[in-house]
Amino acid sequence: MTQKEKYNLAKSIYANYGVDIDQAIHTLKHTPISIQCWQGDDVKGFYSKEALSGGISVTGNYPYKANTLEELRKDLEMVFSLVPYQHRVNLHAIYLDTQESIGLDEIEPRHFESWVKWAKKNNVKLDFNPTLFSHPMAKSGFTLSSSDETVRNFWIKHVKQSRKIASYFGEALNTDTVCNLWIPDGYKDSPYSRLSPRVRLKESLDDIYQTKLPHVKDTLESKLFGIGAESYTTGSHEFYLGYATKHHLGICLDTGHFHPTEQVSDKLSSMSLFVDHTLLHVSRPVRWDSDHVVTLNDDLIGVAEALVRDDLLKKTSIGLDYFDASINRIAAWVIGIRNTQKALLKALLEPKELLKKIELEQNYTQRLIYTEELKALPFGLVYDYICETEQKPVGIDFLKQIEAYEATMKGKRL
Ligand SMILES: C[C@H](O)[C@H](O)[C@@H](O)C(=O)CO
Ligand SMILES: [Mn+2]
Repeated sequence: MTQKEKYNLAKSIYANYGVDIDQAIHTLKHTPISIQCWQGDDVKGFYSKEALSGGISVTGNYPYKANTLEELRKDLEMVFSLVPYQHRVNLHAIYLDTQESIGLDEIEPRHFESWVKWAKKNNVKLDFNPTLFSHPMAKSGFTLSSSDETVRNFWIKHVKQSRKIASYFGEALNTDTVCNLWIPDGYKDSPYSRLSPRVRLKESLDDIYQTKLPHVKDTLESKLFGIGAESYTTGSHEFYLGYATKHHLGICLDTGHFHPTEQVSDKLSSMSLFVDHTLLHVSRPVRWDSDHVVTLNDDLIGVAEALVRDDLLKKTSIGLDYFDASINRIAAWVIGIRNTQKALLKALLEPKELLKKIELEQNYTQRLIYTEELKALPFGLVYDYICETEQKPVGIDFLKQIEAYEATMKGKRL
């Protein structure tokens, strides 16, 4: 059977449920995923030789990570060739391109010009993140909520400069660039005052966000705990949710940043009523915020369902956030992107209007029968067909291409 014949079969099965496959494909095509550049080099960046810090950790020692900007860009281009549709690339400040010896508080748009040139050439948009970790000024475990004014001011300046870079990206690439702020601040042991660092963080944010910048969507990312900051995190979910709501900023929900039994999928609808914009950091926590490669599990499917069923895609940016150094890094990227697309497609292929009607009529027997039956419908055949029509490898064929690419690195990369 050809891919087209398999697709036609799937189309007739979905038609029985009144699903418009073409509409689903159209929506998927226009739902870009922001690809985390830091998966390519274990969050090392090109700013300094500092070890990764800030309570995050990369495990694994698979060879061939990207050691230069050129290698990282080449790897990303390889990723683009293996996934359907146009996506975005998410940069951290430490991925700047300069020979100058500058402080992180002195970064400017010109240090990222080559990224814009590259993005134009590859027809991708860029997102941005200030980097408040892996730096001597973050050694105390505190940045924007530090009790040391010099430290606070240094990081305030860094985030302000970062927002200017995001604005430059947005204007140059004709998009709204998401500028996401995550800070590692927290205590290993229980603090005496839980309020004081939060007051300082609030004051830092008041300074940073006093001016709105064009082409920028600012988001704030909370966290439950980090390694070495197990007892207290200044930037908790409640803190940022309150701040973002009051100041019309966006929120970033990292799927690894909550209690293991908390469902991020259930937060999206509530937040959509009060928060202007949501960024998702799609990750896979295994017992802790371990940042494993995203698989097509119930959590991911739940997030996609929450976005599609309640029309939240337009208010949401989808980014990936994991860093796995135990397998081929390009495969790690591709697996996560394809799984995120599959979860979205699966949700887009549901008979939405019918299910809404059934629910309004309070026919919960029908609702359960339909939602269970839908789980076994052939969304994978539709995804394969998309890959074929977009001239991307179908099914596991991308493995051969990754292996061939990896073979070219032998003897050239560590
Ligand atoms: C490198 C990322 O910005 C970082 O992972 C952050 O988003 C995070 O999730 C920290 O746990
Ligand atoms: Mn994150």
